[in-house]
Amino acid sequence: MLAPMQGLTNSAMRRLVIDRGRPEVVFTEFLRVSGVSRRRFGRRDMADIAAEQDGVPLVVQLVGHGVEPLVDAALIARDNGARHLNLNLGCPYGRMTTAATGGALLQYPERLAELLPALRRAIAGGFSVKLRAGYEDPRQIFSLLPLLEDAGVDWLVLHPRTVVQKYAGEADHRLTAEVVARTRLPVIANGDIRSAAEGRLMLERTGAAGLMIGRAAMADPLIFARLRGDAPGIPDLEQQARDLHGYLQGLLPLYRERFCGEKQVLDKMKNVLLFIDQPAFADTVRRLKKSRTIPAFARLLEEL
Ligand SMILES: Cc1cc2nc3c(=O)[nH]c(=O)nc-3n(C[C@H](O)[C@H](O)[C@H](O)COP(=O)(O)O)c2cc1C
Repeated sequence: MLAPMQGLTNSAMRRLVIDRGRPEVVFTEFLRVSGVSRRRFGRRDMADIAAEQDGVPLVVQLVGHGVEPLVDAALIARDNGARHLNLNLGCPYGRMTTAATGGALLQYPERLAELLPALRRAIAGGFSVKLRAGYEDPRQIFSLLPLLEDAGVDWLVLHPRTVVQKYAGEADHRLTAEVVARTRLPVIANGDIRSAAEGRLMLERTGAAGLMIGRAAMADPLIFARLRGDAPGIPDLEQQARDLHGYLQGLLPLYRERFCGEKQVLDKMKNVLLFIDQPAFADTVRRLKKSRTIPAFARLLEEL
C-alpha cells in the first residue's frame, strides 16, 4: 500500500505511483475534518473523496476530533463515493496534537471507545485505523487492541514508533510481530521499509497481512512492482538512472497540470527530491534543487 503523506501523495502523485509501481491500495493525504464548519471538508479535499483511483482502491483518511464532526465527515465521504475510510491515530505534529487529533488521541482511550464504534456505525464499507504503537509507551498498543476489535475495525496499519518519538530511532517491528500474534485483525506493517528485499523480510518476520510504504515510495515508486517481482529487485546503476529519469519525467507534466505557476510546480518537484538519496545521483539532485525554471529543471533531468 502507498502510505498517506501530507504534501506529497496528492492525486497526481498517486496517479504516477499507480502507473509505475501499481500498489494494491493507495491512501489520500489526511483530510482534516473541521469541528466548526458543517461542510466538514475543505473544497480541495472534497475532490479527493472517491472509492478508487485509476482502478486501485483508494482509502480516504480522516484526521480530526469529536464524535459528531468525524461521524458527519464519514457520512459526507460515503455520500460522495468513498468506500474505504481510515482514521489517523498517528500524526505527531503541531496543531494535530494540541487539539488532541491524530496521534494525540491515543492519550484518551476513553474517547476512542466512544468514537470508534460510532464511526463503525456510520461507515458502510471498510474501516481501518493507522496508528503508532503508543503515545509515550510503545506497549500501549496491546491495551488498545481489544478496543479496536470490539469496535469492529476491519484492519489496522501499525507504525511501531511512539507519537512522542516522532521519526527518531528505528521502527521496532518486533512489536509488529507481537501485535500480529495477539490480534485477529489483519495488521499492515509500516515504517522504515527501504527496499523490496526489506519488505519481503518484514512480511516473513512479522507475519503481517501486508505492507505500507511511504518515504521509500517517494524515492522509488517502482518499489511496489519490485516487491511483486515485476521489476528488478536490485537494478544496476544504469537502470536506476533510467528509473529515476522515468519517474521525474513522468511526474513533471502531472504536476504542471495540477499545480499553479512555475514556482509552485518547482517547489513540489523539489519536495520529492528530498527523498532521493542514492549517492550516485546526489550531484544531479543537488543541481535540480537549485533550478529556477521548469525548462532548466527539465534539461537537467536529461542528464540522468
Ligand atoms: C512528509 C510526511 C507526511 C505524512 N503525512 C501523513 C498523513 O497525512 N497521514 C498519515 O497517517 N501519516 C502520514 N505520514 C506518515 C507516513 O504515512 C508513514 O507512516 C511514515 O512515514 C512511516 O513510513 P515510511 O518509513 O515508509 O515512510 C507522513 C509522513 C511524512 C514523512
